[in-house]
Amino acid sequence: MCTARPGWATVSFRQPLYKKQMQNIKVNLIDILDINEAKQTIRVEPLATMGQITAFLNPLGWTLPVLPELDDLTVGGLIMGVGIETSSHNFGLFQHCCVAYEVVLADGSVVTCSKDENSDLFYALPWSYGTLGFLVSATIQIIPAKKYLKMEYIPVHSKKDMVKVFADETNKGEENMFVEGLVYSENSAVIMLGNMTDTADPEKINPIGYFWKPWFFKHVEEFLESGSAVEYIPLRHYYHRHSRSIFWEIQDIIPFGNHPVFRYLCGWTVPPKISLLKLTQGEATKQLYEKYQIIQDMLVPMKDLGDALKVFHDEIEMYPLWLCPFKLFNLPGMIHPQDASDEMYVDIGAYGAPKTKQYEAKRTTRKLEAYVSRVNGFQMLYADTYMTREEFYDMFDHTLYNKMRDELPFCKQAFPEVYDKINKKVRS
Ligand SMILES: Cc1cc2nc3c(=O)[nH]c(=O)nc-3n(C[C@H](O)[C@H](O)[C@H](O)COP(=O)(O)OP(=O)(O)OC[C@H]3O[C@@H](n4cnc5c(N)ncnc54)[C@H](O)[C@@H]3O)c2cc1C
Ligand SMILES: NC(=O)C1=CN([C@@H]2O[C@H](COP(=O)(O)OP(=O)(O)OC[C@H]3O[C@@H](n4cnc5c(N)ncnc54)[C@H](OP(=O)(O)O)[C@@H]3O)[C@@H](O)[C@H]2O)C=CC1
Ligand SMILES: CC(C)=CCC[C@@H](C)[C@H]1CC[C@@]2(C)C3=C(CC[C@]12C)[C@@]1(C)CC[C@H](O)C(C)(C)[C@@H]1CC3
Repeated sequence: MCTARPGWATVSFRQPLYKKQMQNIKVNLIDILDINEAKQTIRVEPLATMGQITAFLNPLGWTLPVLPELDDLTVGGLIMGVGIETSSHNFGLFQHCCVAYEVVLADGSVVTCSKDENSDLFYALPWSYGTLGFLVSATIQIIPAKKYLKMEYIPVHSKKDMVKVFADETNKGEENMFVEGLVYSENSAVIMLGNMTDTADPEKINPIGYFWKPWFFKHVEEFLESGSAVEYIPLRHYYHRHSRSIFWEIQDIIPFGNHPVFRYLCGWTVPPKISLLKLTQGEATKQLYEKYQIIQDMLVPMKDLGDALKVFHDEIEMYPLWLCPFKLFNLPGMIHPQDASDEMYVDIGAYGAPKTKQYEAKRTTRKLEAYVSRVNGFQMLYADTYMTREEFYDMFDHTLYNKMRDELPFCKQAFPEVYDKINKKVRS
């Protein structure tokens, strides 16, 4: 069994072919159920999207601690897969902000789990890609929101500074609520530090989300020339800062999209919905993307960041790269740190056309995967993975997951293994 959500609707790179072979179960649950301000939690159904949740929560003065930035990402997808945002160095991944899940198991029973109740299931669900049961609701922690984000842009012009400033600012913990890096070349990057505030210098308010505003990654690039600066960004504009330019993928889809004439006249017509692009793209576009584009997020320990950037440069030489720190808590489940304590990691996101001559999708991705696995890192699985089953078991700890599959009634008969939903052969 799998959910009946059509492949084109998902914010993943490929269409899942397995949906044609498996029994499709409709889980059309789209609503925000309730908010408990005393307990600081919100209960939502799995198809509630990030855009829908910020629109609901922010006006009430609340927000999610980790709010992945593309509007169409769903709660179900982010829990059963993974969700990350620039506040993850304090709060962990999306799953770490969840307090309880309500799941329908293969035998039809409904189970609630949390860290104190059915805790094995609670820790086994993230990264299980819908192979333990169907999520029907999630209770998520909420935190107070403020009107603006005070954003400090720090340009750096050497690899050493890039790694040092990024790691140092991340390690300051709650002093920086949000930390993000955009790497523009081997030796240049802009590190961004954000903190929420209710008061702002009116001259420095920049509502970056309006359709006539430059794409966010282009705006940030300007600070490399103009030097450090501070801006106040309305909170919701910050959260969805990469939505309008789909990170930087839009420049390959609408190359003139950042031209002021286009922005002022037609800016309101973009971005195209990712689901519309997926639904309408033909076989030729699909193959071109496979051959000429890399779309990968690799999660590596912070201590290996300098080394990892070199590997990315040698293999793909593609910029901008997205840097997003996150704390990996020492908890049971598919991913955990190597030692018995929490560890700081960083997500390196590469989206675009590689510049190296030797780039070849499968060979290069396999090299990156092998490197990431060697340093006890992880690959995000919405993207193409070329790992073999054994390599996949090496990267992700299946101990708790296998235990749950043995224990839960009819689980093994009803659901495939994670690998059988994410490997390249079952996605087109
Ligand atoms: C991603 C996404 C998010 C949405 N978020 C919201 C939201 O926050 N609030 C909201 O009111 N609507 C939401 N909708 C649903 C959309 O607004 C409904 O299609 C609309 O409410 C239908 O109104 P209608 O008068 O055409 O009624 P009909 O389509 O005739 O629907 C009748 C009833 O069924 C419910 N319904 C419609 N579609 C679905 C569905 N797919 N699953 C479960 N129940 C459904 C409606 O809410 C209504 O009560 C969302 C839809 C999607 C795809
Ligand atoms: N900043 C970030 O964190 C970003 C994250 N992403 C990635 O995008 C993906 C999320 O995209 P989205 O479109 O929301 O989700 P998807 O529809 O792609 O779902 C992802 C997985 O979760 C499973 N799943 C979803 N809902 C349920 C449910 N109710 N019960 C059981 N299993 C469920 C799906 O199972 P099935 O196949 O059966 O439908 C699928 O295997 C994640 O993998 C995430 O890592 C992408 C961009 C940014
Ligand atoms: C952890 C983080 C921040 C991940 C961000 C990943 C995004 C950059 C990815 C997620 C979905 C994604 C793979 C997608 C595409 C670009 C990169 C996206 C947006 C596009 C739009 C590229 C063009 C393609 O023809 C097609 C439409 C299939 C995909 C759809 C998904």
